[in-house]
Amino acid sequence: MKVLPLQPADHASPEALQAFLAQCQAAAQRDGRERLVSIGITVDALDPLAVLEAIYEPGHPHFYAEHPSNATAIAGAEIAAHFTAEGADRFAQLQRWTDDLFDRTIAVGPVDAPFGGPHVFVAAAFGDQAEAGEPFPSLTAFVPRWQVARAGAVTTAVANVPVAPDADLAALSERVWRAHARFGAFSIAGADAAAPREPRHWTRCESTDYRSAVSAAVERINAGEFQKIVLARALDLQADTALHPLQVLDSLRQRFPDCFAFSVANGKGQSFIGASPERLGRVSQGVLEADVLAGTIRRGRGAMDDAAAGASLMASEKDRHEHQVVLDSVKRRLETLGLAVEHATEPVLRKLANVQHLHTPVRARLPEGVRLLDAVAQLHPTPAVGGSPREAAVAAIRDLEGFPRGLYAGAIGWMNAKGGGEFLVGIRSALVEGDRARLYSGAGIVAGSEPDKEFAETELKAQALLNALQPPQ
Ligand SMILES: C=C(O[C@H]1C=CC=C(C(=O)O)[C@@H]1O)C(=O)O
Repeated sequence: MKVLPLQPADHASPEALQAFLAQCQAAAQRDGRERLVSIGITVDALDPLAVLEAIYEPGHPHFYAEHPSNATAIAGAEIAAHFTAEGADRFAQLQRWTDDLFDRTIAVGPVDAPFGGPHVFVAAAFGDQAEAGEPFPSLTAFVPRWQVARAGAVTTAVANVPVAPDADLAALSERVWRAHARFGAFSIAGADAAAPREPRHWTRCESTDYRSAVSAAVERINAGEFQKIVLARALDLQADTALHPLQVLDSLRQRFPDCFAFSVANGKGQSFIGASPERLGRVSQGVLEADVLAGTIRRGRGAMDDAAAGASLMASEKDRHEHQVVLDSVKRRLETLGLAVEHATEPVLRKLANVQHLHTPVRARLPEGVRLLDAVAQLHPTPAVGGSPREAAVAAIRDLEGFPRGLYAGAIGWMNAKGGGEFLVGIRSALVEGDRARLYSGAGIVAGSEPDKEFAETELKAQALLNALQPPQ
């Protein structure tokens, strides 16, 4: 990426902007390759989710990811550059596309501020081939036309615009000018805060029998086909009023401040949203961090009961085994890339509003030439959502579960031009469209797993989403 030492705010006139775009167009004309021009500014503090909700259009693709406890949030919508891929090498294809794109990107503004420059947003489904009729391809990536992000006290707004050798510069500069004017002084009206919010009613339908699937999986584990498999349920809800995916997301982020709240919209009315506790991988300044999260128990009724539940999870041989399978696989896969993985010897308890998990954070410095997407391609799907051995378990999931996973348990994240980025695992999630939602909820199955207990665990996980689908009272 070429970064020009211009501060858009210092040359703030439509004429100056058009003159700058003309320079970018001259570069595009010299080699016949379109440029992506990324113009960032620092703006007054904004809540990116409020901005996204204020300008939400079901017909516009968007991406949103927030970690409330870390005070980071990034939103982007509409498309400046777009890519889709299928197949086992989809992350490698994405790497090539991203390299080429950033190679012909010209950026100005606070690119070194957190979330300052252009970002590529990625939604990779659980599987590498989408089934017919699925709302998202196996991998979608895009650079948005506009992006608003917050990191601590700093809010940035970025307008991205493709400049072709024959682009109409007046129209482009007008569009960027309007976007900056809008985000530079964004005003959010009070919406319908006073409107009565009746509880929603819905019909609930589940077309498969989870307990039977668990029993069948345990038999296959006992027969030696695989050691661990993660099986999910899909709960279909039809509400009596339309659901607003970003309002549901607002409830989720408030209830789960320590999780990644996310929304990916395909621009055709379907949004995949959730609050995931699991980071697949984050790279900042050449260091990779990932979460090993597996093994679950309920929260207690009162501090004593909660501590007792946590202690029994820590002591549960079945859950420790389930956790160890994930840790071993994550280490093995990262070691094939030459990473020296560091982690504590014992997991810790990670307490969320509805459940507690066994958690082992891992970190490693990336060797020269190894990048975030290499790690993502190795790690996804970890046995926290797939199974072990990976191939045998993943091959059995579709058949045992009885529905396509789509983005559930997929890899969702963002990347910048400096090699940094972050991917979360798309669990604790739902596909929302109009007045319908499909909720996904899974659990790891190992030898000795009991169908009723696994069912109860998926109920607990799904309940958080069910609560968030109700309007705030
Ligand atoms: C697959 C899910 O959770 C995974 C992540 C953490 C703990 C899990 C467990 O204990 O089974 C699952 O492996 C899900 O929530 O749908």
